[in-house]
Amino acid sequence: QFLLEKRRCVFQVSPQNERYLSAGNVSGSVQVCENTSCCVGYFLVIDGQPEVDVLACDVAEKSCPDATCKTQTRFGGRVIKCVCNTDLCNDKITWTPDSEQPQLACSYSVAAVIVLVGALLVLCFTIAAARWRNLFKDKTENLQVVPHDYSVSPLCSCQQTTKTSEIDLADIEIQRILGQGSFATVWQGKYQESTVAVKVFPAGWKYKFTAEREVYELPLMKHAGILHFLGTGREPDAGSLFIVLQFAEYGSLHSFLCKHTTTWTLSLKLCQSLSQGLSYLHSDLRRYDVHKPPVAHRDLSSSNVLVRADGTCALCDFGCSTVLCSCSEAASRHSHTTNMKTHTFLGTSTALGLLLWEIWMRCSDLFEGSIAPQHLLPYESELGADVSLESLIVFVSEMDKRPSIPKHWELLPQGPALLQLLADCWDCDPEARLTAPCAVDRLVSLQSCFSP
Ligand SMILES: Nc1ncnc2c1ncn2[C@@H]1O[C@H](COP(=O)(O)OP(=O)(O)OP(=O)(O)O)[C@@H](O)[C@H]1O
Repeated sequence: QFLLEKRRCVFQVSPQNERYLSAGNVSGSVQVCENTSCCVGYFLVIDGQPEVDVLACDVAEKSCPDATCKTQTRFGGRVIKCVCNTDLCNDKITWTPDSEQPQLACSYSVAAVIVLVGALLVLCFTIAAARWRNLFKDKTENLQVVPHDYSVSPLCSCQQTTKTSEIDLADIEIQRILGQGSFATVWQGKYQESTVAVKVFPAGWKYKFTAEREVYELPLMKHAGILHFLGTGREPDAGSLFIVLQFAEYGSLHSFLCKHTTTWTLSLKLCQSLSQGLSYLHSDLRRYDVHKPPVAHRDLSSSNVLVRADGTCALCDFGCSTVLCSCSEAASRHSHTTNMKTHTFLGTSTALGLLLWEIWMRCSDLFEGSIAPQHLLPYESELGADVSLESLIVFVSEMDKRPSIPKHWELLPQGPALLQLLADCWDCDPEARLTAPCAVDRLVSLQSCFSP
């Protein structure tokens, strides 16, 4: 009798969080869980205080050993999550702003604390040493996310690269700083009569330089949606390494959208060129004996997309990308295509959806009668501006969050198709999400149906 009783959880979700509705029958503020005995609570920390965001039966968590709702912080302390396994346990949390760093209990002896700290230091040192060895050996960090039949570039004997000649720094006239990323400084310069961008990596970030160069040097990488690569070189004195790239007049998509609103036509141009670039990056191409393997960007955000003077987007910043290269027989490679897609491109459709949303939120034609709102990153108001793409994807898929869409879009002629496209990009079922080539097709039909 006891085993057949279903878990009851406190229920409170915003109307957008449909995913939690399907976890069980709701009656008032109580949900009777269908397939889980775990309750979950998500709280946003606002002005230092937790405010309920989601209380429901847990659709993701399979194990919840605690009877009371034990808190863990996420997203740099901006979100609190708790899971528990007793009826109506999920709205009671004990949390203080510093509870994520529990103090050692007073009953520990000083000696025990010293031994513990010492052991932790040795462990950290060993991990750090191993990590540095790996980083400088061959950046194998990406291997974890790649399905077993696919390997990251250096280990993949079948991978070809297009050898480009070294560029001498003396041939470039360096002009001004364009941007400062986490690993490199990007300068504007003149090279062979053209304006170029020169991305300079300090000697210590060689592995980042190598990772990015390897993607640009893959065969058949010339495509309008991918930033044009001109070559690489080394600064003789400082030992810095640099990559010479096409110059994008408007800089990053993020800074473009902060400064400019767009028309419907321009927004479509941005969206189409972006999804075409992504679709090409993901493609597995063979032309005669030349092979371009699929590449997963893995750091797709409006800071890593550039805008050219003609209003088209180009993908850049491939330092975190994974080159998926099968070294086995073609037949076996084929059988792993779905596996590869779901593992490595899982977040990409969501990231693409978020980018399309960012672009359309700055389209004046979608806000007729009023002005387009200031540019905001998706969830910037909830998570801050410096949130990582990984956290964003967890926020979307685990917490079932979606950026808010202006109500009046439903009434616009292009509204239903546009809303469907966004919903399909960030579908809560990863398998159902739109691939980049399908997004390209949808955008083409949006253009043919709804152009002035
Ligand atoms: N080809 C270019 N044309 C114009 N501006 C550019 C170009 N490349 C980079 N920038 C500017 O420099 C900034 C940093 O570049 P990039 O993202 O490649 O560096 P990073 O160190 O890899 O950054 P991240 O912190 O994203 O890893 C971009 O956001 C953009 O503003």
